[in-house]
Amino acid sequence: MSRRRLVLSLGLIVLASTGLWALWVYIENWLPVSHVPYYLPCPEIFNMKLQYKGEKPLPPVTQAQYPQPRLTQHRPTELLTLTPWLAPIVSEGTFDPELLQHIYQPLNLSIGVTVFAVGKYTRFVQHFLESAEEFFMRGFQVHYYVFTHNPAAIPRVLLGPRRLLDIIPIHGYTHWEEISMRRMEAISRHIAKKAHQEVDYLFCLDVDMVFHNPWGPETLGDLVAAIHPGYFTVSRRQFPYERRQISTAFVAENEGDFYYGGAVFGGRVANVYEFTRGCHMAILADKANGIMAAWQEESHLNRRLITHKPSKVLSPEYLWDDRKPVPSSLKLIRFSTLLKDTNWLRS
Ligand SMILES: CC(=O)N[C@H]1[C@@H](OP(=O)(O)OP(=O)(O)OC[C@H]2O[C@@H](n3ccc(=O)[nH]c3=O)[C@H](O)[C@@H]2O)O[C@H](CO)[C@H](O)[C@@H]1O
Ligand SMILES: [Mn+2]
Repeated sequence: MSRRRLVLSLGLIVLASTGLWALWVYIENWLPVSHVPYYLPCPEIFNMKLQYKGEKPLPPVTQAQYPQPRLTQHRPTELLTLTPWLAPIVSEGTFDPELLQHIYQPLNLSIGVTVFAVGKYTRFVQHFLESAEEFFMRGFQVHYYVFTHNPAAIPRVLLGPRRLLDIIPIHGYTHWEEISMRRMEAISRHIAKKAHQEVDYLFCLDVDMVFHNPWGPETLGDLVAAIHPGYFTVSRRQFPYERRQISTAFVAENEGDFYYGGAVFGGRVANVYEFTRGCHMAILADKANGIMAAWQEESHLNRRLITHKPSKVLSPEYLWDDRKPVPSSLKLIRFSTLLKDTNWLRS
């Protein structure tokens, strides 16, 4: 009798625990599931908003005593790839174009280009734009800004998809030096008025030039300058800087990194704004003192780039001169000055 009871109570216990287990499984299915492992001590770190101290802009560089970096420092056939302040020097072989395209394409960037065509220089626009359509920032949204005294003289060039062109009427000065120098003023004004809302990056280029090979996202940076084709093998003492102390573009004998060309500079639109505004102010100060720098705005650009170092430097592949034989250190020419009759053009 007591054995039967024992079996019965055991059976009841088994039945009850099976029922309880089934009930638990059923309830558990309805409970909210947490995928965060229980051993993560504080999942709230994912929601924390950090108050950083804020970015500190670099102060202007005033240290004058350091050795000159030389582009062909190691071997005449191999270009330097980093400046002493650790900015990359871009040339063929230092980057992977496909990888960079892959990284930058999804950002949907808009790249601006300013170009000036005053007087007889309107004749260069067609060739400039056609070659830019073939080689400049392919696959990106590009916004050309053509500044001219004569909008009717600007040819209609067929542009690819996502490529725009604005013609900006400007005052045509009579002296070529004034036309060239006033670019700093016109660019900064146009950035303030419009371009800062339209483009992420802006390149400011000479119009008497042509693209021969791809110019892509490898050139994008905060502040970008190109090494002048005429002075990359010489000592800084021989750079054609402004040497008169009365000019705001004055550069002492022991100063200078590379001699940069006035025909190519650029960067993030905010940086280009500060840069062109700074150069324009220095040009105005010289004017007030009745002086014009040796190479006009190029002298001011070079002065400013000594204290405000470019974050990226383009090798002379990006600013060549068709009159020069191509040295073995340059594997290809991407952008080059056309042969031109300067006296006739500026007359
Ligand atoms: C090799 C050489 O000598 N280079 C100097 C020369 O460059 P460049 O001979 O390259 O100057 P440039 O005649 O191309 O003038 C610069 C740019 O200003 C525009 N423009 C100029 C004149 C004009 O009547 N209409 C017009 O639209 C145009 O976009 C042109 O590309 O002059 C520059 C500006 O001062 C710099 O000093 C350069 O170092
Ligand atoms: Mn030029």
